[in-house]
Amino acid sequence: MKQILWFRRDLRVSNSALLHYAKNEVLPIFIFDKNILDSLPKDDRRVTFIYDSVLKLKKSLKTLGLDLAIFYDEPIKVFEKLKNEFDEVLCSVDFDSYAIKRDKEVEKLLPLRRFNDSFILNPNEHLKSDGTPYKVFTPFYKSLNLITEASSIEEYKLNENIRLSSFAYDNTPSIKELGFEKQELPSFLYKDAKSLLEEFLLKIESYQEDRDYFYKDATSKLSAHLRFGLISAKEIFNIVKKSNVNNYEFFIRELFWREFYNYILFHFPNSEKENFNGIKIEWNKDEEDFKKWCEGKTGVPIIDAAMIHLNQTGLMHNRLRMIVSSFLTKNLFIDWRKGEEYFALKLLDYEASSNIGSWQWSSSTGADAAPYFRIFNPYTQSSKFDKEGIFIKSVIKELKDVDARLFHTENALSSNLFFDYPKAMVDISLSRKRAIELFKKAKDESL
Ligand SMILES: Cc1cc2nc3c(=O)[nH]c(=O)nc-3n(C[C@H](O)[C@H](O)[C@H](O)COP(=O)(O)OP(=O)(O)OC[C@H]3O[C@@H](n4cnc5c(N)ncnc54)[C@H](O)[C@@H]3O)c2cc1C
Repeated sequence: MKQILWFRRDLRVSNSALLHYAKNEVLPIFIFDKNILDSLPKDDRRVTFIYDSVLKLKKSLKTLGLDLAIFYDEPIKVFEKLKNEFDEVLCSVDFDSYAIKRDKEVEKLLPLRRFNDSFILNPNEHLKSDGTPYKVFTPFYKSLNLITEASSIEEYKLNENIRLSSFAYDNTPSIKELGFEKQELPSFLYKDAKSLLEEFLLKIESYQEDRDYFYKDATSKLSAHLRFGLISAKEIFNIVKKSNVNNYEFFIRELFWREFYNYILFHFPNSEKENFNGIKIEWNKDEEDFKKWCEGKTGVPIIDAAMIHLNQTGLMHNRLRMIVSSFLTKNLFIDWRKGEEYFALKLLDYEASSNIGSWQWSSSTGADAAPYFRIFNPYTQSSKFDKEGIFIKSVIKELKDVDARLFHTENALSSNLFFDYPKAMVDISLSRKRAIELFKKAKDESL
C-alpha cells in the first residue's frame, strides 16, 4: 500500500489523522494551489503565514523520519503525475464549494480518504431526534453534553510503522517563486499555537467578562492557527480541560460556535451564497457606499478604525466584526455577501464556514441569527467597549489627543473645527428605522 498524505488545513504532526491512519509507505505533500494563489494580491499576509507554517511542518516531519514534498501547481496536475505510483490519498475534510469541486476532480484519479481532522465533530452525526440537522446553536450545544462535559476527547496517535517513499523532497519553491513578497506578520503569529494557549490560560478566568473589550488583549488569538490546523480544536479542548483553571466553560462554548458554523455549511451548502432563512431582500447596490466602508471612510470613528486596522494588519476583534457587519448590512443596507467577500480577502484567520455563518448572523438572514430589529448603535458600542478611545486612537493616530467622548457621539468629530473628520455617511437612527421597515417587509413577503 502506497499512500499520499495530502496536508491542507491540518499542518501539524501531533493529533494528526493522516499520520494515524497512514500505513506502510507514504508520500507527505503540500500543494500551493495555483487556482487559489494566482487570484490573491502579491502582498497577501496569509501566504507568508502558510508558507512559514508549511516549512515548520516539513521540519517536524523530518524529526519523525519523514519529509514533505512541496508543490506549486494545480492539485489535479500534481495527482495526474502521481496517480500511477500511489494507491490512495489521505486528507482532511473541507466543505467550502471550491474544496468540494477540487476533491471531486482529484477523486477521478485516485481514491480520496477524508478524515474529520479540522473540527471536533463529524457533522454527519449529532442530528435531532427526527434525523434533521439542528439550526439553532443552544439546543445543538446542549445535545453535545456528553462531549463538552467530558474531561478529554480522544486524539489521534502517530503510527510509527510508516516509512517514507523516495521522492525529490528538496524542490521547495521559494515564496518569490510563488509570486509573493514575504510580509511582516502581527507578532503573535510568530508564536506556536501551544505557547499562545499557555499564555491565554493565565487569563481564561476573566475571558467571559473581558472578551468584548476590544482594546484589551483578552482572547486566545488562536483562530489563524486553528484555520490552518497548526493545533487541533481537540488538543485545545484537552489542554484547557487538563489545566485546572476555573471558568473555562464560556471559552469551550466559543470553540463550538466554530463547530456549529461548519455543521451548518455542511448540511446547508447553499448558505454559502443564499440567505439561509430564504428571505428576499432588495439591498443597496451603491458601490461608493461600499467603498467607504471598505476603506474606513464612513465618518463613524469606531467603524473607520476597525476597517483601517483590518486593512493594515489582517486582524479584527470579534466585537468589532459584529459592529462593522451590522453597520454594513443594516445602516448601509448592503448585501452581507459583499462584506463576507471583503473579509475573505483580508482576514488572516479567514475560514469560510465561520465567516459565512457569522455574516449571515449579523445580517439576520442566517441560522440562529440576530433578530432584524436588534441593530448595533456603533456609538453606544464604542462608548461601552472602548470608553477611553484606546483602540481608536491606536489606529487613527491623528485623533490621539482628542477627547474620547467625541468618538461616541454622532458627528461630534466632524462638527469640531479643530479636526478634519468627515460627517457620518448615514444618520444612525434614520438608517436603523429604514432597515427595520425593509426587513419586516421582506419577512412578511416571504411568509
Ligand atoms: C462578521 C464575522 C466574521 C467572522 N469571520 C471569521 C472567520 O473568517 N474566521 C474565524 O475563525 N472566525 C470568524 N469570526 C468569529 C470570531 O470573530 C473569531 O473567531 C475571533 O475573533 C478570533 O479571535 P480569537 O481566536 O482570539 O477568539 P477567541 O475568543 O479566543 O475564541 C476561541 C476560538 O473559538 C472560535 N470562535 C470564537 N468566536 C467564534 C464565532 N463567533 N464564530 C465561530 N468561531 C468562533 C474561533 O475558532 C476562536 O479562535 C467572525 C465573526 C464575525 C462577527
